Amino acid sequence: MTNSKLIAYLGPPGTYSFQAVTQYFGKTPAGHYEYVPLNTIADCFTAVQDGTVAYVVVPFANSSNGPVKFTYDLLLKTCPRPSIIGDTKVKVEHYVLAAPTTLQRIKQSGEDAVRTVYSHPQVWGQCTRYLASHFPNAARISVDSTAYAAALTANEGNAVAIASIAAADIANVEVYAADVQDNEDNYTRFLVMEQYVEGTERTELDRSVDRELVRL
Ligand SMILES: O=C(O)C(=O)C[C@]1(C(=O)O)C=C[C@@H](O)C=C1
Repeated sequence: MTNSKLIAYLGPPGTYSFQAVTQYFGKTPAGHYEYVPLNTIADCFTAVQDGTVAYVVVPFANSSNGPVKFTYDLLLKTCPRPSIIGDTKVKVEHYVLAAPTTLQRIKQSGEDAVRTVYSHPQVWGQCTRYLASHFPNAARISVDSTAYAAALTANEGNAVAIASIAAADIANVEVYAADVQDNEDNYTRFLVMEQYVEGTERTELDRSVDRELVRL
């Protein structure tokens, strides 16, 4: 049975998915709903499909680097596919975040002091120019979300994360650089989904998403 009081998103708080969920449902959701952060996009699909949550919000496509591969794959292989009941576009402004000790090291020895850059895999293709000119030799480590990336840098002395400004506050790390995305107009479109109920007719939005999946 569906737990009608939970709305899931890719957490922890501070992700762009969190921005999307609050943009769509409000800072505090109406009707005693609660937000629940999940660790991966796959977890979001499982939770809505098995009825653990009423709704999920997942990233679908980005204006700079196109489809969010995890979501496309899951939309294609989840059977029955959840119903898409809405969508919302979030302006994605990326920041370079780091612990104060890392910033100190950069000040002393330059940007070569940064050995690792953490972020969500979808982000690399949105910040190609900045990464190539500032951290060409650092290892890029892909993790489950940008906010998790920010949290990882808190206890490291030579790592930065690419994440949102909200993630900086939550992870208690500092901003090294702002607006590092290639395009000023960088947007990600998110889908709002609920469990598919056998026999219900697919909406026009549902069908338009299917057409986009087929186009790939
Ligand atoms: O890691 C996050 O903050 C997410 O919400 C995921 C995600 C994505 O998968 O596209 C969402 C928006 C941005 O394009 C980058 C990352």
